Amino acid sequence: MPKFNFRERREFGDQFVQFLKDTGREAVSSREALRTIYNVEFRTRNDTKAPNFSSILFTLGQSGRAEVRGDFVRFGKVKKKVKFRDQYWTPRPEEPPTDNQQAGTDQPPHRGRAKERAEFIGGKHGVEILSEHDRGNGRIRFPITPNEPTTVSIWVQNNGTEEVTLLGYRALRKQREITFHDESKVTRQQPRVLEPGDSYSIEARCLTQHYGYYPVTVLFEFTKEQDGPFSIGRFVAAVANSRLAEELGPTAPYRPYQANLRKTVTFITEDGVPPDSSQHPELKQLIPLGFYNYPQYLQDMVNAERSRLRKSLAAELQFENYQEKFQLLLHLEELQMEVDIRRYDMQDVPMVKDTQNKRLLILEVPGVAENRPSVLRGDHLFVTRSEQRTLPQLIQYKGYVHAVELERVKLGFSPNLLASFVNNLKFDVTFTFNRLPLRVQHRAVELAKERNLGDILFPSFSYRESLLHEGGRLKLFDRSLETNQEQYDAVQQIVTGMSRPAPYIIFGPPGTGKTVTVVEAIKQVVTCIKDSHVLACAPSNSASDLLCQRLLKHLDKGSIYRINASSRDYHQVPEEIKPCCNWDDAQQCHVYPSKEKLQHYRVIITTLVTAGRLVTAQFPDGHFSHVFIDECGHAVESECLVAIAGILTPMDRETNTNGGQLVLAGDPKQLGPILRSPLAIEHGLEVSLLERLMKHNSLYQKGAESYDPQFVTKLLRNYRSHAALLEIPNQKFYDGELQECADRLISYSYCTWEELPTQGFPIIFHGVSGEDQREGNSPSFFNTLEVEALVTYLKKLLQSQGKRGRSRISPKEIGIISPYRKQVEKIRQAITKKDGDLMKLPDIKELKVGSVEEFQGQERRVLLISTVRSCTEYLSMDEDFKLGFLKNPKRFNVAITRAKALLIIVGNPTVLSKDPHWNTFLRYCTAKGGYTGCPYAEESLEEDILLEELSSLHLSTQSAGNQLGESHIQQQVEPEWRHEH
Ligand SMILES: Nc1ncnc2c1ncn2[C@@H]1O[C@H](COP(=O)(O)OP(=O)(O)OP(=O)(O)O)[C@@H](O)[C@H]1O
Repeated sequence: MPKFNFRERREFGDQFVQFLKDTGREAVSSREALRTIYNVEFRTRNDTKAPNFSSILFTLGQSGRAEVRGDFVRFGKVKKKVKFRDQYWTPRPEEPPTDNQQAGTDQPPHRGRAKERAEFIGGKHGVEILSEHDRGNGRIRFPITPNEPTTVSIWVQNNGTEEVTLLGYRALRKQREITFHDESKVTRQQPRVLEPGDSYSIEARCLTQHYGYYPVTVLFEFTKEQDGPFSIGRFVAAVANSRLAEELGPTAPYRPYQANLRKTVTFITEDGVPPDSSQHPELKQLIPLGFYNYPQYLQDMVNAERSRLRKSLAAELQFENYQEKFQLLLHLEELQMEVDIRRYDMQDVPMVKDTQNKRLLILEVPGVAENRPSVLRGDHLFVTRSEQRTLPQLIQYKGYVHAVELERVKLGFSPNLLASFVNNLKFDVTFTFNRLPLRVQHRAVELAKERNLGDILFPSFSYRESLLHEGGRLKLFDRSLETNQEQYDAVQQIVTGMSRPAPYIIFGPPGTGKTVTVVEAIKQVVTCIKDSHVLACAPSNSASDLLCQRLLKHLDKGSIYRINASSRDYHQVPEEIKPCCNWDDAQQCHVYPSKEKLQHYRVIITTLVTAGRLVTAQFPDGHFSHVFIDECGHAVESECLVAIAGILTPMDRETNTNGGQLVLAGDPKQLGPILRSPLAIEHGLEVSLLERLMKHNSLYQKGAESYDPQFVTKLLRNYRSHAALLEIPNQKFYDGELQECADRLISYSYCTWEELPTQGFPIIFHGVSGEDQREGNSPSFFNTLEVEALVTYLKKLLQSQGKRGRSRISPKEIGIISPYRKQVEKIRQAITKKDGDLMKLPDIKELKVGSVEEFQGQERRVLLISTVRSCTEYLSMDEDFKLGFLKNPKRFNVAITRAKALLIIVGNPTVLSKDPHWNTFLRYCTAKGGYTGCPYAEESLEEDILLEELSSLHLSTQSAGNQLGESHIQQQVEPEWRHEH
């Protein structure tokens, strides 16, 4: 039987539809009738082999050429339905269903695994394993209390008609807390015969000092006269939960959201009313901004032709394929964004009229305050009436966001909807994302080619021409930089412009003064280079504001202009920079002054995406002589390019002698860009411009001794943390070159804290044998026992104030990082709503709890990390994907480098030790006496034995997130929506 690929099946499908038309039967809509026509007439009409009916129907459905609902099939003029495929989900699209499977119903991806498990736990030859604590699916789970011995019985019962022999039972992994006992001490040498109807009791005894979750997989082994040996497995777990952990437990059983992803979306839309846009902007739009929609075939390729797609992505990035490659990667990213945004959709939510403005409706959106989903003024969403959900045709009302207030948004809908609206009418809500950031990136890569930016993006030389007289020494505004030779040299190099047309790079570990150096260099450029005009950018508003704040210290207010996107909430702009922002009090909105006015400013500061507005305005060639990008490692290359292509003209000895200087600052070892598409990540979109240059361009490589100071400066003095906190990141990421230069009054302030396992070593690694759980339809994990441990430390920190000469620590000096959104939510709940002592503290809300991403660039005197993932049953099978994004070295680096004086990690040492970075850190803490909590000893031999055991049972030991139906949310990140323009 020949195998047909997607395209061939689609062609056969098209031919069949044509065949129906030609024979006057295009109106036939019964699947069975169509199957008969296909098999009896179409398939046999010539000698050509054709695919089976179900597979062509499936393929036509996938390609949007047919709609299949139960027995009903519609070809041709079906209203277009779009099916977005999660790029993390691989349903073996090249294998369509066989004739007896239902076309269009995708098979769950982990059938094989479920079968394996059923085999492992299933009763055999009439033998069953029973317990009063049976939780189904092979699980036996019972509660315990620390320091109180507990015994539960497990019964081996022979319900068969013949005798069987119990040869023994054993735990597949050693567990200190649970031991098993039986009266006859059954072993292979001393087996126990079970007659039909017999049952035999085995006791599980548990004693522990700590709260925790103690799982053990037990194998019961038997033999039977004619059938030979067989075994039955059980997953036994003892759970000691605190009251807080119980209270924070799952509120609803976990229902994976994966199935919903395949929901179809209709596009019959009634437009709404957008907010007033900022009057008539003076800044003319001269370079058009296209839409850059992805071509439809790309979606088909993601769905069904991944290998072909991978081939076209495999080419190495060069200037020649720059535009083509980036545009494809950006399209893939957008396709995954379309999938991911669906998880925020809401059903049956009421809206009410805005009492202040009757033309607006108010919708509560929990999570909007933290950009999940991201909703900004000017964005839109769609709503449909909940009661009409089952109708074949639905009207979607497009609602424009007029305002975002905490957890609610005010929306402008069509007058039609308002006319029939009554308060609390219920709607289903579909969110969308703003395409502007994608569009400006598409245009930027196009312009890169048009403007011939090869010498900036793929630099290979420098003209070595200086803009300053030789020998002159700069007079720095920030004198502290004079004590740091690298910082001083970097400023000097940038001002002389000797790297041009190649960019200049400042990189270095956290807290080494990169931003300070960038700011000083900008001030010097403005002071020393006549007619210079600087564009200073960063990926986020907060980092751009920081540049502005620091520049204002020495530069004249009138020479600096901070341009905010019109969607930015003015209340979030720091007071001190408001005087140089583009806010117009009279119009009550951000404005874009004319190009002529903007040309007067020496420094313009924007986010990278908003720099696209300047590109649209088309400034004269060479107007901007310098572009500085801070936190460059955190942006996608095409995002950085928005602030370069159409802004900066490469240096030219005749036409652009004083300009063309690009300066990039960042740390390639800290978090890279936030991305969603695994295909785009796999093919390079995650590599920032800074990282690409440093990894692949010879000008930026380390020589025998050091980097070439003409192109790159590495900053090495850390002004943030205690030396003990820097030790591992220094070893792992910074070649041991990082030097401790922090103010010891702060960095040593917790060295004598009474809770430290070892005085003088300000790190606590607190082992918790917890359980990771999920609830409702959220794919995110949480671990309530880790919350319990965190709360205990927080109380000690916030209540043991002023002892041993330490000054009182306030909640805002403490941060808690957890990689999982659900855990962040549970920790917040515990602190602000559940724990009586903590919630009483007046300023407890200032204690920041967030993801690693939210802490990038931030620091706290005390930092706690909850790693969440813990052991479950098949440990060895799961561990690869279980660690998920904790395994990402950049995330590890950012997480452990935020603390100034004290770092507390709460996590499962067995799980963490599986990752080389965490393992090194764990060993380091253990060696220095910083480990406490649940007993932990490294396993190695035992692990190998376990793997052998499992393979002898024919249970696959390969981990495969996708096979297990895990979504990327666990494997990668739970990325926030980039919401700043
Ligand atoms: N030469 C110096 N002398 C004293 N303090 C300094 C010096 N350089 C920087 N600092 C201080 O170190 C702190 C960190 O500086 P900065 O924010 O510029 O670091 P960074 O490298 O950009 O950090 P991150 O990677 O976390 O963004 C600031 O408080 C800054 O004032």
